[in-house]
Amino acid sequence: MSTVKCCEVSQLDICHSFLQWVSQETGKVQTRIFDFQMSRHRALFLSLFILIILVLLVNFYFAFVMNSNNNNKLTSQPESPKALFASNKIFSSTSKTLILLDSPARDNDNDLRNVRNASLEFSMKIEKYLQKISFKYSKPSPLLHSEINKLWTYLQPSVGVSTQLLSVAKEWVGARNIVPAQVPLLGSVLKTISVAKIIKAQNAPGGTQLKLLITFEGGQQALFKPQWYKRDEIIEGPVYSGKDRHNAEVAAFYLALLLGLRRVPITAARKINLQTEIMPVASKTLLKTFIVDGKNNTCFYGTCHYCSPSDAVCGSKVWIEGAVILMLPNNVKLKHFRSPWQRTYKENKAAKWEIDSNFCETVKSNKIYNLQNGPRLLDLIDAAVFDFLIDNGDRHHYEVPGNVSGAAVLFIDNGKSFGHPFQDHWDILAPLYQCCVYVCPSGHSDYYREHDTKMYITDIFFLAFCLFYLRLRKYTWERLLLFSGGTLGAALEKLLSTSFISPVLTSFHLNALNRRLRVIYATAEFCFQNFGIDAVLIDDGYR
Ligand SMILES: Nc1ncnc2c1ncn2[C@@H]1O[C@H](COP(=O)(O)OP(=O)(O)OP(=O)(O)O)[C@@H](O)[C@H]1O
Ligand SMILES: [Mn+2]
Repeated sequence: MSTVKCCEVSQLDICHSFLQWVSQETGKVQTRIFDFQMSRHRALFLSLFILIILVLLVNFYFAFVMNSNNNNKLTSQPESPKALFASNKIFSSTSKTLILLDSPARDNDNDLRNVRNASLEFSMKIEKYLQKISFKYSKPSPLLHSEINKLWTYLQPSVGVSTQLLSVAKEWVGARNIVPAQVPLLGSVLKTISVAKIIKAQNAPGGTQLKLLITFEGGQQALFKPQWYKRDEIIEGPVYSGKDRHNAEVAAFYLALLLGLRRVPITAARKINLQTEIMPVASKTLLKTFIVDGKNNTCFYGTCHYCSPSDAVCGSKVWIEGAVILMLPNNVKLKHFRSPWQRTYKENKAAKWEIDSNFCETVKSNKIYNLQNGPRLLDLIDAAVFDFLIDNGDRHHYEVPGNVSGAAVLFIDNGKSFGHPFQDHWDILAPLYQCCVYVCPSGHSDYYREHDTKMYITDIFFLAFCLFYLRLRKYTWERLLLFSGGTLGAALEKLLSTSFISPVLTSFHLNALNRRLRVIYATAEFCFQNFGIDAVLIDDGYR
């Protein structure tokens, strides 16, 4: 108003141009302020937009990687333990491959915690992959023949029998292998074990089963596990049923050679004359347990947890077949560990690993199983693969050479293997499938994996963290691939033909190996397709 007044009073033109100038300047200032505000907002919007695009891109990328195979979407709804169990019953009876559960179905809800859900859940997922791998993995490897021929040559005695060879074999034992990869003297060592003079026989200390500790001329010691069963006898009941199978100990040694897991003590088959080779050199306590049965067969029952006069093992007249397992040298002090995947050995009580799918997390929280601290967890996964093939569900403890870094889990005691050629216990593979899954501390990332396909932004961060977990040793995997196309049984048969108690396994057991290997392939596929092969396979520098 004052400006208008000014204009009315005098110098209208000046006043007018002054007014014009003022309004122009004000406009300019306003425009500048407006421009400045606009550019700030624009920048803000732009950065927000870029951020969202970035997040979406990363999100899509992970969702794509994690979910690359839409056909393999996992169960969309969580199922109650009861439902899972019921479906398994149908599934077991319709499937060619049996999944055995130690625990029977129960109506009482209070007992549901004892149903082996964790193993069951995985088994059902793996079954889907099993159906799809019929063509994949069906081609025999071109490398197979040369590998079998090489091992077969090693198994031929190349020099004469001598107990000095047993001292040579002692030198083979290292932190990670009991037998080296190149081992031309192996056949001669095995031959020596099968014929060397026994100078002492006693009850073997340790363990619960009947076995003898024998000493050869020259001082080398070995365990003798006698034959209890005929080759074609089928052991019914839970996976750990029955007595030790001597042929299983022999077969496990040869299979370990094939798989490059040379961690089984050197084992040869031997027929022993109880009256001339054992009784004259037996300790007093052992000798007391020798008897002759009604058919004039020489028998003995020894002293051990399960030993009793009513349960003696008998030869055919004086001859008894058995597995001779060379003792590791005295300087190898074994360290004894309880297996995290130990069974309860009670049908109505499940172990934690049988009910908790996240069990591997619990295992990894123990520092000896941390991948950064050494090969132990991957060794247990190797053991699971090996045990699944031989159907050994009895690895309640394991041993490693002490005082050496990076020492391997040894596969000592394979006596409870090869019990039932028509059953597969998928839960023996638990260390493999429980430790390769995407299980993260947040829990809800796991929920994504279990229940559907949606991916949450927060998952990206957890995923990045979780990717450091999963694993199967690359070397083991490559070795398993050598036997694609159903060739494992025949390969083992060829090596076992060199044994002194051939045939060591019936064709049913040999065929079971091919079937079980397919389950391992399917389990690995389950891991690969969920996380990508590079995330699952690991070269930790050990083999
Ligand atoms: N080749 C070997 N070299 C050194 N020690 C061995 C060898 N074989 C077995 N042992 C030792 O003897 C123990 C008993 O052997 P093994 O496990 O074969 O017997 P077992 O009666 O079947 O045992 P368990 O009842 O615990 O299953 C092993 O835990 C190990 O400490
Ligand atoms: Mn045992």
